[in-house]
Amino acid sequence: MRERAEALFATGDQVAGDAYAAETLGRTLARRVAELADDPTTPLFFGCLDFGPTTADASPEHGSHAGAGDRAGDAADSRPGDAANSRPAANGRPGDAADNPPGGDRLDGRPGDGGYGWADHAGRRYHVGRRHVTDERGEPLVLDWRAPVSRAFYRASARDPQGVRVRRRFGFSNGMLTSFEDEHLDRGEELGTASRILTAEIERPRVGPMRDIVATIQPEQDELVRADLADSICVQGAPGTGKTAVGLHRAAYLLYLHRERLRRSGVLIVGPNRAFLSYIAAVLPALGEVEVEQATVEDLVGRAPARAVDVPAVAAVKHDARMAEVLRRAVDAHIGEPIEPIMVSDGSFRWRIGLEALHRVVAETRREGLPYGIGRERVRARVVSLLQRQAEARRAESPSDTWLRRMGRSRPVTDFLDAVWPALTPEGLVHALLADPGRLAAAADGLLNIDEQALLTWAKTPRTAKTAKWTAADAVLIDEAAGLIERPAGFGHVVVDEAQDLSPMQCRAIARRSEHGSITLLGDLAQGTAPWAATDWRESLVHLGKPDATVVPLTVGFRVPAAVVAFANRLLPALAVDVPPAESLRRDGALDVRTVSDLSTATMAEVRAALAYEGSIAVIAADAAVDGLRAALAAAGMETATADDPTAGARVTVVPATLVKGLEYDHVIVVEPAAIVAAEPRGLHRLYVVLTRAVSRLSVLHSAPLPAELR
Ligand SMILES: Nc1ncnc2c1ncn2[C@@H]1O[C@H](COP(=O)(O)OP(=O)(O)OP(=O)(O)O)[C@@H](O)[C@H]1O
Repeated sequence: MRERAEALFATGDQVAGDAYAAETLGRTLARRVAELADDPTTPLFFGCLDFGPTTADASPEHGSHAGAGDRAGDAADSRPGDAANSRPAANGRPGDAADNPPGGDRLDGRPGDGGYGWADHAGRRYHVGRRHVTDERGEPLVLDWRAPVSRAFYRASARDPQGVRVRRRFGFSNGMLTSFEDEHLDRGEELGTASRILTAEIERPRVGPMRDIVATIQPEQDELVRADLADSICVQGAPGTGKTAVGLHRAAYLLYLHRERLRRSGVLIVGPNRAFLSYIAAVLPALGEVEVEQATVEDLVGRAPARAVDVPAVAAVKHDARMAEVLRRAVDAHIGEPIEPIMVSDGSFRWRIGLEALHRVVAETRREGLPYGIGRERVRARVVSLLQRQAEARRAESPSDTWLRRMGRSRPVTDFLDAVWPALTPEGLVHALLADPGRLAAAADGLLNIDEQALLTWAKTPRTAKTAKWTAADAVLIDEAAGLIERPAGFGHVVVDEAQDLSPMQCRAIARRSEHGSITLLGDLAQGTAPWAATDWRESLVHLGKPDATVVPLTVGFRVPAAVVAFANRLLPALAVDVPPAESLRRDGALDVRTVSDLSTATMAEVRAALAYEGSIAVIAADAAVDGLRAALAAAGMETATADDPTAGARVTVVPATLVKGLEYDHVIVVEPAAIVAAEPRGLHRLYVVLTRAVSRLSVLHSAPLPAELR
């Protein structure tokens, strides 16, 4: 396949008719060559499925489907002879055959083989890998893990073998197959989480950025990954239960199944900060998906860069859901009543539109509830059409387009618009609101009390919106205003990670971008550290515009060893959230909690000891202590990295507690928990995040007493 693609790429310009076609073809072929490039770290396949001789033998309860020949809804199923798979399109995928599959995947997983079509696979053997591989005749050798038939690799069980006789998993290391494990599902064999290949993958020492988990996705994760594009879901999962992994694999899955649609509308991943985004950045490209936008909420709403900081009380009001209504009223207040008729001349005639007609135009447009800026143009269009009607009546012919345009831009019409529906910019609106207590009072009447209004108004008013020093919270307000004035472009699917920290107003910013698409919301209420952190997913989902999304728990932990989970869980009762407890799959791992007299010296010794093991090492401390620890490590000759560059060579990273959310390290050294707790109002939640970053070993060093909850 690679040779063929390279040969096509080399000769592509000779077959294309014109320069544009040659360029498009060249780009497609170049992408194809890049997609097929060898990845020396992964083998071509990681699994194999042997379907039983007849479905009836392998799975009696589904036998009735065997001869039914009902293949409706299986358009994207990969099977021999299936045009979608055996003669792949240039991109090697089954095109968009599965958009609107009649028997599509559903979260609730229907019984029987409806949509799976495993009856047709009887007696066949398939390898499963990261991408489709076909032989020179176009027959499939390896199926993409996302193809419908590959689902059996993740979901078949002894109880429900889905036609599979034997499932084989391959272990691999640096691209070499190192082991395999067979489950004879037809004989009732099933390893589940006892799989040694799964255990080895979970216990593998971590280095560098996050990796994909395609080879070992678990059934409950797969169900979320393969949820329908139309389904919005919210995943509540304890630390390390694979929420981030599920979100990223779902994005890859949806892009595979709905390639064309999502290429047009786009897929967005929202993460908490730069360090997190660079940690996950390589996962989707490794799965062949390079066209996914990854951003923080600040990036999304960042049309005005933050150049100032709000005090917490002010930020709290600005992030409150009531601000949406305040802004809506503030926009609405700009719409006025016509007070005089429009008189306009076209050089030959004078035209007049009376007050009553103008009132009707404004009232009708108001009723339509359009974004304000679009409403303004609608009013203009209606005024012009009234003029057009008069002109037609007088001249018995339609005026030209030029005439219509000229009238629409004429002084009297523009003056009228500026009076009753003045042009507004989002920045201008927020500036006017924060600068003018009277205007704010009118918009906030009955919503914000006097003290809250006082918090919002500027002490020293910037003269114009352009000179204002906006804060991060102002940017969210400006984004809300932009949503009231313009129609924002949206995405086909949005994955939101660490969603528990989103404020209602930030949720609304994401809702505007996913109004016509679906979302995957990932988070853990126990890890909420923002002042406005969610305590109930239902509320977040309402602000996100998806009140009916299913909330699904993930409760199996793949990262944190059981002993460390038990230690961190001592904090849970103090965190005031109702979350299902998780169970760690990891029985190994070490926890060491020690009182030390000198934190810096002890940290140094601990890092040295950790360097004797394989894997990444993180020193996590209260933000204020980070520079000192970095300097001490440097003075001792130890090279350290920062969290936003996981590809850096150094094995030791010093991470401020506020930046470590979502990240993981093999060996974690937590320095002075009491200082981490004391540094912020939701310090205990922060400490819970910090204590759950360790994959293999956690050392806790303290000179001050531990927080009471941990003792
Ligand atoms: N099915 C799996 N097979 C192998 N490894 C897995 C699996 N699921 C998750 N993991 C691994 O477990 C670790 C934790 O996963 P992930 O970061 O997605 O969890 P999370 O729920 O987002 O955690 P947090 O709440 O801390 O952000 C990662 O190293 C991930 O690769």
